[in-house]
Amino acid sequence: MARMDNALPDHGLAFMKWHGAGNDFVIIDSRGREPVVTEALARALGDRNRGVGFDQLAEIRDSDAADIDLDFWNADGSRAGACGNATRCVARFLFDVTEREALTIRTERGVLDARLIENAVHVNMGHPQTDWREVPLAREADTAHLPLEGDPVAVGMGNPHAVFFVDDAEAVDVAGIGPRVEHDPLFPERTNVEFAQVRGPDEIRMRVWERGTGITLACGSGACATAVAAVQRGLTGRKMRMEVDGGWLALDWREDGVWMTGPTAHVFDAVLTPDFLGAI
Ligand SMILES: N[C@H](CCC[C@H](N)C(=O)O)C(=O)O
Repeated sequence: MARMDNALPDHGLAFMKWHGAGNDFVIIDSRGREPVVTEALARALGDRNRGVGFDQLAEIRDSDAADIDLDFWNADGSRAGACGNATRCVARFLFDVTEREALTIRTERGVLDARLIENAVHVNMGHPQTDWREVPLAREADTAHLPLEGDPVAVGMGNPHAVFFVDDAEAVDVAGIGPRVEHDPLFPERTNVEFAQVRGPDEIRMRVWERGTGITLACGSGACATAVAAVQRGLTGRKMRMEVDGGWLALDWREDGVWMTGPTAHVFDAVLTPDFLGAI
């Protein structure tokens, strides 16, 4: 497949900036070479003052099991097992530079399908995990009703999520509650935190606190987890629109997994200088 000019670190390191419904990504295309992203690089690049800033960093790699492999890092340098909006952006990039209309993308949680249908990118984010060991939780608990104030639902989408249903999403103190839930001992790997207001059987308003990053304008795996939680609670049907701070996502929990679609934007391409890379 065609790729951008992925210059090597000695000469600077090329990257792309993409947005997926306001979720903010740096994407590095490492096909045809050894992977370059380290925890230190992710942390330096993720710092909006020292580096570039992003919600997640995604590195595209050659794959022996799918069209590409894809790895994700949070702004604090930690790894994320899933990132739905970055997966959509990477799929859009690959659809744009190839003639293809279907791709397979291997992430930490397995091989995901991406399709181009009427110029919209659809990604199957896979089956949700509802067993407490898989989320994971630190001890046995009912994932449909976690023993925490606010009665959240725990859902794994390759990464952990705690979904709170609220009357008014705008009124929630996301910056106050989010980090407390992220670090609750019930979540041994910490958790992403969603606040969902059901507006009708096919519409939800959702705000998010992301593990390792903080408040973001959207979270694709969080949108999938929220849809699953809403269906489990009998609050919506399996197909819905979700308004996040950065726009709208569409979710459809089908037999073969949770499908998601929504907007993507290629914002700019740039190169990290050898000076920046040398100082990491
Ligand atoms: N923005 C991402 C999710 C990031 C989740 C990450 N914060 C984690 O540690 O799991 C998405 O679109 O799915």
